[in-house]
Amino acid sequence: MSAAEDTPVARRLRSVKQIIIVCSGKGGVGKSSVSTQLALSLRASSPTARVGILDVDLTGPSIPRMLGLDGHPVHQSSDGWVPVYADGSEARLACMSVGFLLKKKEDSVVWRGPKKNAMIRQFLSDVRWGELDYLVIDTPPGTSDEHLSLVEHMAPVHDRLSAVIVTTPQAVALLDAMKCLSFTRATSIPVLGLIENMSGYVCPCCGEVSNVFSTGGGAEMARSEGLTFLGSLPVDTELVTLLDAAEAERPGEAAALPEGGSRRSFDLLERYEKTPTAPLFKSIVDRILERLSSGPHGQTQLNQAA
Ligand SMILES: Nc1ncnc2c1ncn2[C@@H]1O[C@H](COP(=O)(O)OP(=O)(O)OP(=O)(O)O)[C@@H](O)[C@H]1O
Ligand code: SF4
Repeated sequence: MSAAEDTPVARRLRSVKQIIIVCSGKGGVGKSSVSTQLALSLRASSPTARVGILDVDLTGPSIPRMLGLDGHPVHQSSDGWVPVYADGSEARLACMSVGFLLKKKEDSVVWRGPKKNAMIRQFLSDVRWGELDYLVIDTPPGTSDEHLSLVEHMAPVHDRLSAVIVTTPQAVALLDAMKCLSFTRATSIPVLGLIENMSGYVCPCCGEVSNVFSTGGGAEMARSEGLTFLGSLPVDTELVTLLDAAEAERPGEAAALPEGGSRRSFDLLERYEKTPTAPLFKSIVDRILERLSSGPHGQTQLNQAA
């Protein structure tokens, strides 16, 4: 590593094998849900997989809620911030978000670019992730200050960086996804593929799929842009119930947990694996692992989490 590459971020992320940025051109398309599902599915891909999820959606952090970690305190150790573990003592699903630093979850972050940039640098250089097979990064919608800061600070680890683009089938979302694609091209971040979310609605009674919006736009965009189409995810009411049902920690319970551990333990992963979307997401993750192993950067050993 040259002196220029030996930055605090490079040193901190030295033991992280793969960094996957999840982005979308448009807000509300389900990017945070997809980031959460990606982290859970990667964690489920092998009993020994170690996964981190970093939420840099500074103005709308939703990962703590989706992982049932709302209101969890972040501990500062002599070696940096300790991430919050969504799987308790297993400590193989680590999370960090600005949401943990807000006094109340309703509080919002109203910061200018330089302060956001400093926060992102601190997230990348100060969190004690330890060894990770995958670090998933949830970003704000569009291509904002946060994206530019991420790319700038992660320049020394660029060879381990890739992106997943999330869209919905509507034309306006696809148009915005194209802007996101332009950003990844301008910054030379390899795109692992595109996911079309909220693609049809599966009736919980009879399983009939209704295409509320048009469908297939994501696959068509992937084809015309030479991207891998990773798959479609329907509107899944069970998933919403799971991810939107933030459960407050019971008083006194945190004290019985290991440092950074959460009450939900592996209950979350087990419940996630029972949702209708989980098997579909497993196929998406299989494609992602295949892409990583054949390598946008020529990596070979990256899906060997087991
Ligand atoms: N496949 C899905 N089925 C059902 N609901 C979904 C699905 N994907 C996302 N949602 C729901 O849609 C809402 C918005 O999702 P999410 O917060 O993930 O979007 P986002 O793109 O990250 O939003 P933002 O632009 O605010 O960052 C959430 O309530 C989430 O539970
Ligand atoms: S798809 Fe069939 S079962 Fe489902 S809500 Fe519609 S009519 Fe009822």
